[in-house]
Amino acid sequence: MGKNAIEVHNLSKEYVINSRGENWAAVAKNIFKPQKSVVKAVQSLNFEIKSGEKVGFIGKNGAGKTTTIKMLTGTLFPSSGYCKVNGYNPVERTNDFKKSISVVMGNRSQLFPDLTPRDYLELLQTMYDIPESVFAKTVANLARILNVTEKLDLQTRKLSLGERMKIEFLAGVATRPKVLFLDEPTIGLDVIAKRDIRKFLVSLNKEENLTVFLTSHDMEDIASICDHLIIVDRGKIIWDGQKQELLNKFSNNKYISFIKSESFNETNIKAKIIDQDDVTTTIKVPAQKVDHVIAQLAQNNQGTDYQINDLKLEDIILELFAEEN
Ligand SMILES: Nc1ncnc2c1ncn2[C@@H]1O[C@H](COP(=O)(O)OP(=O)(O)OP(=O)(O)O)[C@@H](O)[C@H]1O
Repeated sequence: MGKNAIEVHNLSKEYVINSRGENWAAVAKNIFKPQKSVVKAVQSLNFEIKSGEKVGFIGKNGAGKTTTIKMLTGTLFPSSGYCKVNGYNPVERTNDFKKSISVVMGNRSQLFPDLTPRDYLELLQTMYDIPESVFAKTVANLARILNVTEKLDLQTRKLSLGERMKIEFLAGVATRPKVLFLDEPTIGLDVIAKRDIRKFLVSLNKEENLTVFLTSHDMEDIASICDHLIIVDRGKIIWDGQKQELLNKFSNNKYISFIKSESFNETNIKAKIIDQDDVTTTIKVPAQKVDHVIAQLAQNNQGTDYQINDLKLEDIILELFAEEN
């Protein structure tokens, strides 16, 4: 820890799109006189990430996460503002910059389907000019940890999704990047593959001080990997801080879930209802009032089978979005 791996200053990205028009007449008119509209995908972001941090970059669909990653990795020009990654300006795409980062995207493979993973890795070794013996040792070690040693010589198209993702990870870190960008890396994977990849990332971060910048809709990914969270909503940051700080901020509240009785009446519930279906209700109450609230609900014959739960990271993030709206 210490120096900044990533610095982002007033970073914005607007996409200009041609409006199609709502009916045929409008579409025809647009052919001759195109109507433009602007999507403000990322709006004046400012944040810093220290070297060796594991950052969760969280937001709903369309919040601007991929757009931000593309600007940080130099594949997209900002509309205004700038960023620095490992001290480089990404848009200059210098070789030193490219060697200092890796990107793994869950929905886009960087492997060649007809090559074996080993062929692809050899290609990387040549491109990155890494001594053969050093690279072979790194690959053997990473393949062992990820449990894919036997898969290195199979044609990539014959691998399962989970095996292919593990190879993507292996290739991503075998070149020894300082910052690893991950966009939805565990999408579609089973629980065991997810667990292996999470453990792998955490141990690599510890051993090599690798900075991890992760976007994921899977809150288990975020909870088990990240220590620093940046939460975005409609292109703007709504939270930037340590995960523990966020958990502490909401630790004064508990959720009580119960099965509704026949005499259940919503107007009798003197707490915020968080979730409800035909059978159960979940309410949020201050931690020190839990016993009192349950006693009252029971006395008024509102429900049975009371369960008390802490707010999970996912609940807290949903609350943050609700506050924002
Ligand atoms: N090439 C593009 N042209 C026009 N608009 C775009 C383009 N790429 C993204 N957008 C728009 O910019 C906004 C942010 O998109 P972005 O892909 O960055 O979101 P995201 O947070 O990664 O979403 P998701 O979680 O669904 O992947 C969205 O409104 C999207 O429709």
